[in-house]
Amino acid sequence: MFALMIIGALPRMGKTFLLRLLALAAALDPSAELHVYDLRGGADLLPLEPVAHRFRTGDDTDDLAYLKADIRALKAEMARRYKTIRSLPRDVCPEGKVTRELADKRSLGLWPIVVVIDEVQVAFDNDPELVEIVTDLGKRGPAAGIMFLLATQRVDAKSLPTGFSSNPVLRFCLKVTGQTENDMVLGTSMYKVGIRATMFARTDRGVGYLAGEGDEPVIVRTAYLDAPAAEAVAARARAARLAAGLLTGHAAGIDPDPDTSSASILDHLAAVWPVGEEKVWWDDLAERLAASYPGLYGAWSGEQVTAAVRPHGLRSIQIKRTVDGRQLNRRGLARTALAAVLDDRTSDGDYAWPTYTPPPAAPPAHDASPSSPATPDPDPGYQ
Ligand SMILES: Nc1ncnc2c1ncn2[C@@H]1O[C@H](COP(=O)(O)OP(=O)(O)OP(=O)(O)O)[C@@H](O)[C@H]1O
Repeated sequence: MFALMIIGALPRMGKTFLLRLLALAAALDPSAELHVYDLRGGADLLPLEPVAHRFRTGDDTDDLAYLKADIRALKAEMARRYKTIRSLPRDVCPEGKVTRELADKRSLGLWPIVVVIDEVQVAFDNDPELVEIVTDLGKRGPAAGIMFLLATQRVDAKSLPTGFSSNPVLRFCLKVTGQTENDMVLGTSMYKVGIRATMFARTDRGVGYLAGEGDEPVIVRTAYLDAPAAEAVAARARAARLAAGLLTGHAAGIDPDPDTSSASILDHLAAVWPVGEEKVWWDDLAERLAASYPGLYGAWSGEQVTAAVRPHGLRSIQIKRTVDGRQLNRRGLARTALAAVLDDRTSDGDYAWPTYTPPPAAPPAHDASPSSPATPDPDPGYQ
């Protein structure tokens, strides 16, 4: 379960069918959050749309922007998860990794995230930042419960970055034509030792070498599931999610606004800063960020916002407020401090503070989006 998987083959050998099969298996676990991308823009992954938290098919600029915003958000999510993991007592999390038991403790926010990308080379071409983030997520994501299933029909160093190969990984290679492609999918020297996916015939659809499961690579045939069967499985998975209150994101009609600008969290804080307020609690800022940029800050806590801005020199201050007649004293940020950092960043020392635009209406009440921020502590007290 906690593994990166790469699938490579010539076209029409059964890559997409296998991706669909694996994604459907994940979909039947209502706690697994699915992010599904078919960059070829075909119809084979459409049955997954009713259960996918994030979903796109196609390779238009906005499809790629949506994917990138999602991948950036997953990078932040991985950081949040590692922080959570580190905060757990050793007897609960002895190996510093997500386990099935930890994934099932909903309040920890460590449920499985399964990212499926078909024809991944389309996203990687000319986007070194995406390659870097996905490589990092491929390496460190599985231990944090974030798993990638990547398929490509163009097997080369650009579509399967070398960073992947040094890590524990499931590899599935359907028919390929040469030694280089064979070894890129299955691992170095596999061809030399006789593990050759070149020997398969073009009629061997769904048949390939699977490495990473057991000591030696084995030849397996994937279970064949046609589109109507895939739709039936997805319908069952959707019903299970609805029943568990876990239909989220795209499947629940809530999608992120892709944020492809180079704006940083500082610009985003300025954009969501409540008009007329001089000091704001971190938790309120986290809530506002999540509402305005769900794809980037959907699951962030006040503590994460604090940690993210600390490298910019922003420090917490104590802010007293009276709420329902009670005096509350929590940590937050002063507008002047944020303004000073933003001013410093501009050439003329005068940052153009954006006008606050309220986010779109709140999601329907039945949605239990795992991205929604956890109920804040009465007084988190972080620095
Ligand atoms: N396990 C299987 N058993 C028998 N036939 C299969 C199996 N898996 C896939 N096929 C057949 O192979 C055909 C091609 O599969 P698929 O679309 O997954 O290939 P692909 O490698 O993703 O192709 P492309 O690169 O063009 O997207 C399918 O139409 C399907 O009929």
